Amino acid sequence: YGSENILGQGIDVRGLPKVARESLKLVKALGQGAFGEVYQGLYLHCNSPEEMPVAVKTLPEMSTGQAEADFLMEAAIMAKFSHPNIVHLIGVCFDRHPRFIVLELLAGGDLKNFLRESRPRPERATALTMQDLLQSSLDVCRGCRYLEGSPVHTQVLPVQELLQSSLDVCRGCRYLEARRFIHRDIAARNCLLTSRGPGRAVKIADFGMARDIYRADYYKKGGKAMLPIKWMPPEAYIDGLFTCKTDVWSFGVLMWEVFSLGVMPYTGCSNREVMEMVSGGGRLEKPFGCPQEVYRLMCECWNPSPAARPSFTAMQERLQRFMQDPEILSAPIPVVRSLLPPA
Ligand SMILES: CN1CCN(c2ccc(C(=O)Nc3n[nH]c4c3C=[N+](C(=O)[C@H](O)c3ccccc3)C4)cc2)CC1
Repeated sequence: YGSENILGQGIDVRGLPKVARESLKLVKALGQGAFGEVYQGLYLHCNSPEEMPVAVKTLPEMSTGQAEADFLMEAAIMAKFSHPNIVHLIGVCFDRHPRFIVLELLAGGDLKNFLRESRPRPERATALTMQDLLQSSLDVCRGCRYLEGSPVHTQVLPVQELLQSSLDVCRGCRYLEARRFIHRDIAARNCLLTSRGPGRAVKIADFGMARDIYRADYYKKGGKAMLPIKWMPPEAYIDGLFTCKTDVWSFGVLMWEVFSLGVMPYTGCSNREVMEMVSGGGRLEKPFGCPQEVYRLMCECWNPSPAARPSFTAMQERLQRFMQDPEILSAPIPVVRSLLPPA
């Protein structure tokens, strides 16, 4: 495919913006990424006097070829997107080890932990309002709408991967015919906040699942055990059918996470129990204090028929209307014993 690449994985690195290693300074660890450390850093951009705060994902030097190709593919996927609710890729440093992916810094941390840590405490009523919860949902909805509208990349899957098995070829073709980018792992844990304050914005910041499918090697990583079953619709875990309506179902679960302030969906249930209950028609209950209209929207995302689920465009309009509705905005965020901060 004529693309220079690393490790013969056929991933085209030419299109990726480069960052000069000497213009990067790693300041402190932000958390353990799927590959290696994620650091907060400073990037001295060539044509600007001040240093830009960035996040730097690192690939450990002793990584396998697979991990290296995964790392590269995730950067290649993020490089394709440009949207205020999707984490921005600044560039890559692949000239030598350790390899870096430089991303915009989102200083508020992930959405799930933010919700859990913002729960009302006896001494402090929650800092969050219904508007905050609606705005967070709307931010992710806008990011998903952009992805739904993005044609799947023209990049051809490396031949050897596609020929890996007829199943992969079928999946690869169906994926490409879908002509739309499917994220496959929309969940609060994969979203990051620009800050924790009132002006915060939420961005989709992890593309690991889409990357694994795109490289047709997710089953090597433990297959079903690795799948986010609690965020998946029945047609996905029963028939392996993924469309943009898969992300709509997951977005409904993300809204449930938001309005329950970070509770684990189907608390205490195993993946097997969730699959049986949900394919039998069971659904998550309305979070305590969640307005009826908001819960109705979540339930529409969980329609057993994918085509009957709302589009992200339609959901964006409804969420925007909810944000104009005094009845909904004035609903209090309840202090619930089970929602009190984790011990
Ligand atoms: C009270 N404090 C508040 C501040 N807090 C943090 C905790 C973590 C972060 C953090 O990782 N920020 C990131 N900015 N950009 C990227 C990040 C991660 N990225 C990645 O690509 C990571 O792989 C990723 C992606 C999605 C979700 C999590 C991690 C790209 C920032 C603040 C800790 C608790």
